[in-house]
Amino acid sequence: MDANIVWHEEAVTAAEREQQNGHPGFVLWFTGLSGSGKSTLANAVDRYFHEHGYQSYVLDGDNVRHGLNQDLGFSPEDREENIRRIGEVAHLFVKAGTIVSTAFISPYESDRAKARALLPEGRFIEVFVDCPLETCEERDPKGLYKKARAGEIPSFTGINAPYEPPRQPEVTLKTGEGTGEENVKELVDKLTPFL
Ligand SMILES: Nc1ncnc2c1ncn2[C@@H]1O[C@H](COP(=O)(O)OS(=O)(=O)O)[C@@H](OP(=O)(O)O)[C@H]1O
Ligand SMILES: Nc1ncnc2c1ncn2[C@@H]1O[C@H](COP(=O)(O)OP(=O)(O)O)[C@@H](O)[C@H]1O
Repeated sequence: MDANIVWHEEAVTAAEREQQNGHPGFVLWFTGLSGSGKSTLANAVDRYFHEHGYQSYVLDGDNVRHGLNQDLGFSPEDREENIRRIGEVAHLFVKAGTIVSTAFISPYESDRAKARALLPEGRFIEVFVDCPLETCEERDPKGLYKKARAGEIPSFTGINAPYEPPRQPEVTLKTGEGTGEENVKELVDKLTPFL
């Protein structure tokens, strides 16, 4: 960073915003394979928050890659930069007093740890969307696994690019069985201490 860039103190503090909103801001960091259910669950829990009067928003991998991160691909370096930017944006949302759900594969433990490190203790809740690769591949909602198996996508997570599962996520949702509704209820129950 340029040495001539000087931080300007914000007039309205995060604590004041949270007091006005009546709840804390925090990140729900969904991570998991493509097709595991990140977007479905992040949007469902966001719907729950919205209907119960919380300030909330979803940052979704596919959508953010249409705009802010449209310059990035799927090399390890680009994924790292993707997650670095999302970590920063999620941090801004938390400072604005919002509950932000991020739905990115975020395959590397080190990148998730850096995103976590930006937030105060307890404000980064890692949600492992735990679904067997075979089930994700059976679902294949966008036909991407089929393309990857056919050799048309060079570095597809789970097929020919790595996914490092979280070692100590705050929440693990098993999405290979049951319904998304059950997972959302389980998640909301686990979030009660944070709300
Ligand atoms: N090579 C490769 N590997 C994985 N995924 C791919 C790839 N190419 C395109 N897609 C589509 O991009 C979505 C993943 O983007 P993310 O930003 O979440 O990925 S990452 O966190 O940077 O790894 C992912 O969306 P989800 O299925 O919602 O996870 C895919 O639709
Ligand atoms: N328990 C579950 N949780 C979430 N999604 C599920 C579940 N069971 C089946 N699905 C289906 O799996 C697919 C997951 O897709 P999506 O949410 O886009 O995953 P991701 O964002 O991880 O790529 C959806 O078609 C969804 O309806």
